[in-house]
Amino acid sequence: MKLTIQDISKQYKDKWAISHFSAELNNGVYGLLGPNGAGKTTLMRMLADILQPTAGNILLDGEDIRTMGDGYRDLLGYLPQHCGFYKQFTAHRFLMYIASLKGQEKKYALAKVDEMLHLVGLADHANRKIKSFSGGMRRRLGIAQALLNDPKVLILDEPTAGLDPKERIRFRNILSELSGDRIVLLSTHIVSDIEYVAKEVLLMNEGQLLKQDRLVTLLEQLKGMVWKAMIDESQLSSLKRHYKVGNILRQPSGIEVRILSKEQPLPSARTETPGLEDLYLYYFNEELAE
Ligand SMILES: Nc1ncnc2c1ncn2[C@@H]1O[C@H](COP(=O)(O)OP(=O)(O)OP(=O)(O)O)[C@@H](O)[C@H]1O
Repeated sequence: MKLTIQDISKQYKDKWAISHFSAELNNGVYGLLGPNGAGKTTLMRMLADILQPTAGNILLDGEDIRTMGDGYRDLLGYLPQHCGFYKQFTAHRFLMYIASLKGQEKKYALAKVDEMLHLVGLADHANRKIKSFSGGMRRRLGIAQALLNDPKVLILDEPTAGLDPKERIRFRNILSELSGDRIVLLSTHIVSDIEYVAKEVLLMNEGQLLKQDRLVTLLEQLKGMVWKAMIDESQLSSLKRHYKVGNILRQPSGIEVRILSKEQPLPSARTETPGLEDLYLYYFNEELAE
């Protein structure tokens, strides 16, 4: 499968939330990373065909998704940022309801709902009302409904929001369990969510695509620019004024800091292997952008 985003723009009144965004996604997991307001939700809603672009087209295997209509929705799984639930429903009833909306036969739906509840670890809670679920459980139920029709295009808007670290690991495992013949695009603020699962990362800001590449390639560019140093409290504010300072770890012997800089920031600083978190700091911080 190939999803082609062809020069799309989206205007809300006087605000261009997306401008001239083009990308091509093939089978595999893609991570969409960007700060608040970058336009991730707007982009995903257009990919889910619930919002029309002001300009541009989205094609699946060369066919415009607008002309595909229901044919596209049959292939699509979408987890919105805020998933509306019928809180009086049990998890099982909710999924059966979504399955019927997706036109599934009851016998098939019963088996599929059962499979999904197991996949997201909610099988033991199938008959509990959604109103008694935690935020993380609701998110997992949202992931289950998006997967019900075995989608070939899966759009997940902040799938791990509200999940605790254990649930996040479970989510990563779910993603890697999904077979490879589908396109998965997930947005997140949490860099570790995509660090291990994404085949490519799309970095976006202010409605535009800054970069799309394999993570290793993006990280290559930061080689020699990520430093670690031990400092004391009095050095911290001056360091922050001159450099982009990432992780700050207070230890009994001093403060361990991660610094992004083209030159060695302190004589004691040693280079570190760049990670996705460094990349995020690099692209979304104006001082460091090239
Ligand atoms: N319905 C709307 N009307 C007007 N402006 C909007 C609307 N929806 C979004 N915007 C604006 O468009 C821009 C992109 O918003 P969007 O929600 O797509 O970003 P985002 O990257 O998903 O952010 P977040 O991570 O905070 O959800 C923001 O400036 C936002 O304020």
